[in-house]
Amino acid sequence: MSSDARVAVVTGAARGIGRGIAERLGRDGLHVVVADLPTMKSGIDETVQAIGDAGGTATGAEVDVTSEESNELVVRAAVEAGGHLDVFVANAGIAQVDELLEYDTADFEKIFDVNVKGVFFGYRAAAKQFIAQGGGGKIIGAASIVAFRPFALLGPYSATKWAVRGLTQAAAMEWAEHGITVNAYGPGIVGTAMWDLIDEKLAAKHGQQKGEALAENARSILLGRVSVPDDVAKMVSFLASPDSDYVTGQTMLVDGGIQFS
Ligand SMILES: NC(=O)C1=CN([C@@H]2O[C@H](COP(=O)(O)OP(=O)(O)OC[C@H]3O[C@@H](n4cnc5c(N)ncnc54)[C@H](O)[C@@H]3O)[C@@H](O)[C@H]2O)C=CC1
Ligand SMILES: CC(=O)C(C)=O
Repeated sequence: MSSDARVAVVTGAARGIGRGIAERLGRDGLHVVVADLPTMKSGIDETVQAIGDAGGTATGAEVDVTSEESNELVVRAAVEAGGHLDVFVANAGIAQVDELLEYDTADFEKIFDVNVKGVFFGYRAAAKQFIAQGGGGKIIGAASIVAFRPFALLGPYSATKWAVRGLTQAAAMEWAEHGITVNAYGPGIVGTAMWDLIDEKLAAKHGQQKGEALAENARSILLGRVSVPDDVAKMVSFLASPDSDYVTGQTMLVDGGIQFS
């Protein structure tokens, strides 16, 4: 790694959209800290390997985003690896499909713990480091199209993504004076393990075959295809780059035209 390389943390980077973002930032020349749960060790290693194979540099790290201390340790790992932190992508998230009347309270708390508290702790750990470094820095969070309009049976999940959108706006307001930009990305339907789970659960609820629920939801995509992680990674690459220096507080939809913002 060159000593002046920019350094990024990506949480939930062992697979899916997080892996796509980590690989893209690696190709952009950033040193990437690939962070995920300890149970995702092989996925972390695969992402680190893929970045290395493409000519970039990366370090693996374990994180549970629901712990503030764990987020702070990952930021420390980034600073140890590259001397400073430049970009923090709070990508980790979980989904749960159920009717509001059936929704288990423990599941409700879990989804808010990971998707909202996890993003809050990540944003705060990054901001503290950016301020200690003298300001500047890019904070980027995972929202969703459902931060603009809920999808059926994804009620509490949708509420977490509205919360990320709100937190992103509030953080942008509070930290602009330190030169920190805070934005979120709002994917539509991305073909990852998360949508495999959503499709399976919706199919079980509606007596559908595998893939039918996904196909039904995908009909509203103007550009005619479900997205891949790299579609989202391109937006994150922009938000992580100096090209986005005059953009803050935004949730950028990357949904193939399902929803106009
Ligand atoms: N797949 C989709 O269609 C969409 C996904 N999103 C959001 O994008 C983000 C990534 O989604 P996908 O890649 O599809 O999901 P995924 O389920 O494939 O990957 C999520 C990653 O987050 C990690 N993770 C979960 N809990 C964690 C925790 N407590 N600490 C650290 N890491 C944790 C998982 O281990 C996994 O590697 C999520 O925030 C999701 O809500 C938003 C809109 C659409
Ligand atoms: C998983 C997710 O956010 C959607 C909209 O599918």
